[in-house]
Amino acid sequence: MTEKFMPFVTELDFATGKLNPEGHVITRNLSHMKDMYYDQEAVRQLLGQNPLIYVVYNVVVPETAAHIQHCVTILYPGKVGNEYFMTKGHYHEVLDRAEIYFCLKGKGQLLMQTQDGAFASIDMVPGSVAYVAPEWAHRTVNTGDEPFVFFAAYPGDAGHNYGDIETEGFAKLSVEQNGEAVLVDNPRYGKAGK
Ligand SMILES: O=P(O)(O)OC[C@H]1O[C@H](O)[C@H](O)[C@@H](O)[C@@H]1O
Repeated sequence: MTEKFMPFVTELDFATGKLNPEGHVITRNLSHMKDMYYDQEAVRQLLGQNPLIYVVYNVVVPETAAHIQHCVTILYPGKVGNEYFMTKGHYHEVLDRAEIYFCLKGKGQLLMQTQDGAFASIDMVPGSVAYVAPEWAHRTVNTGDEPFVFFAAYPGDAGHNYGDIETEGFAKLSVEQNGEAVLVDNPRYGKAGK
């Protein structure tokens, strides 16, 4: 008989967003994504402090279509210039793989776009369950003043493709204007390698 993959449980601490066991932990400071923010002068000024932007606790399961990857992201509050702290954002390497986000704490935006130029955004508050449909790149932004914590689940074989997002970002930037979070056109979008 082939050996079975055994069911298991991970505990999620609602107060902190941490998983126990922590699993595979990804930590991203400003230095890991310094080219992704629009205001490069603000980046230079902040790099001395090199703030922690987000931490992802990933439950470790095989990276195959049969499994469901799941993780919790803690995205800290803050801004680079007037642009809110955000995740890098990515397409799935296997493009037609969807994802579900469930907001546990704080507030933020989920920005999404497709390779043929469509753009969408969803406001996330505790209880929001967002569906990232297949083929949509996704990035989250913390528009509040406390950690924005969300759970995500997606097919095990999805993978991460940062592609053009690494150099030109998303179609819109999420920025603070007069105390409000607004989306403005990203001047760098559509320019990579062209
Ligand atoms: O990989 P990033 O774009 O930096 O996003 C950070 C994380 O965000 C979500 O939680 C995804 O489900 C993870 O797969 C991803 O690692």
